Amino acid sequence: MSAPLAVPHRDADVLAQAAAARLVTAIADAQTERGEASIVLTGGGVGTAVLAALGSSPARHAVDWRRVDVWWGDERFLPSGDPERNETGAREALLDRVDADPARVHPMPASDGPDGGDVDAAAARYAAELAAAGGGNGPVPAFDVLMLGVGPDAHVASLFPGMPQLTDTDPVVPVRDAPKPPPTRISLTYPSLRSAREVWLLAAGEGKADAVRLAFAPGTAPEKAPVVGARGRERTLFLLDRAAAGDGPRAR
Ligand SMILES: O=C1O[C@H](COP(=O)(O)O)[C@@H](O)[C@H](O)[C@H]1O
Repeated sequence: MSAPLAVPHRDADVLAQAAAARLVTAIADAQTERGEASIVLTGGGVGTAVLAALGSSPARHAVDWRRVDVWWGDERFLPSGDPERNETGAREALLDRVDADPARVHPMPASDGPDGGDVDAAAARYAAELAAAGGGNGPVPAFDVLMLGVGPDAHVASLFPGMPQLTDTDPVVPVRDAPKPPPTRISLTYPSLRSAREVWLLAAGEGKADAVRLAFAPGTAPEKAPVVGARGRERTLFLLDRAAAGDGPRAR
């Protein structure tokens, strides 16, 4: 696992633009090296702003979207098209504006999907889809870039402080009673997050400064601040604005 590095930006808008540029470059590099790219999206304020920045930039045409697999790190278990679903925001901000191959866009199941309101079955279905894409090389494919928003409580994906999913080793888990609405969700677990080459943690605003401080404080337990457990195999970046960076996080 890689040690985290902090990359502060002047403000949230510059952060979104810079992360969008980083994302399109990472996709282009992956396609050059391996012929295709695999990315994992997040919801949340900054996560969606990054996708919107890319979706409205001419740079989005620099990659072949037909050769990009798109996954999600977590999802709110709501009906398809619900504005609170991370998928809905990602489609509006980016995926509807590029030539993505529908067969390579892999949203987590919705509560009106094939399993109805059965969140356990829905999580199992996503795990099976990931395993199939992994082609026998592991429970999940080798993600190139996995983005995660960071909550004010230091949660990432739908892994919340003190919740049992933090120690779960299944690749995908159902979440009930999440402290942030909606209570029912689906999330990748640490082993899946850590299988990514690069993990990018996105945070903007003063409200995230405590979470970022905890993330770089030696000895912080993942049970207290789940963000500390999200690490990339090759690189872990905290993409921050100045307000979230607080008095300046250091490499841990
Ligand atoms: O509920 C969620 O929250 C986080 C962070 O959201 P933010 O608006 O505080 O940035 C998000 O990353 C996650 O995907 C989402 O389901």
